[in-house]
Amino acid sequence: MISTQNVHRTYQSGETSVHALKGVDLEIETGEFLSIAGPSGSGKTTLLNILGCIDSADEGVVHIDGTEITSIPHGKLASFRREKLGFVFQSFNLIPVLSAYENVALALNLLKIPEDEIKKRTMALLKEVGLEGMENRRPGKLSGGQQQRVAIARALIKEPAIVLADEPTANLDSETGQEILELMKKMNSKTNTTFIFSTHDKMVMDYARRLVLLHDGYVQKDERR
Ligand SMILES: Nc1ncnc2c1ncn2[C@@H]1O[C@H](COP(=O)(O)OP(=O)(O)OP(=O)(O)O)[C@@H](O)[C@H]1O
Repeated sequence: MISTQNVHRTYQSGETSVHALKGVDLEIETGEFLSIAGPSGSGKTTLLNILGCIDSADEGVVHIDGTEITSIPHGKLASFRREKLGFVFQSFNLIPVLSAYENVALALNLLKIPEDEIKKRTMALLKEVGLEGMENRRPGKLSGGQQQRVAIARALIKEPAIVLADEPTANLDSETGQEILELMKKMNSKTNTTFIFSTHDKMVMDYARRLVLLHDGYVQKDERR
């Protein structure tokens, strides 16, 4: 359902250019729980940004759910992204003045879904991610792990095909990080949403059912467990 063929990306800054991806070929099936791993600078964020339609390849082809993403007209890319993809970030990126409930429900408000359905879906999902009773708290009144739970609910509320998570545990202690990975794994099994997360942490890699190891812009290893 995702395929990349010979994906290259070079960053140009002044006189210097950095060849961040040097021909990445991947086939990712629906429902995979996949980690893109590798040392700092190996190209993980660059690849995730391309899969997330935030950035585009200079060369090569990327298909998501049968659509070649470079063929999507610029004006339609945002709605493609909204419909198909959910995002989780290392620094949670919640809206600080909104409650946990409002942060999650916001994505549905934008889709113009009836109020009672929004409430039902949001409350059920917040319960699912372990935040029952905390719906009215703002991010500042939640721990890092709880904030990441809100972010996972926010990513999943639209029932996207794919959740992309760039270093989702990097700002958490290892025990909380493991709880977040367990939650992602549970939601992956329950919903069959494809999860793709990046990390350079060995413990995080060990949770993946498939490990794609990048090194210096190449896929060095691609193993299923
Ligand atoms: N906007 C940019 N301009 C110039 N070079 C960039 C830019 N973004 C990334 N790079 C370079 O591209 C290479 C790959 O970066 P990328 O952020 O994809 O790696 P990464 O594996 O995610 O690293 P990290 O684990 O440190 O986040 C690095 O050499 C980086 O310095």
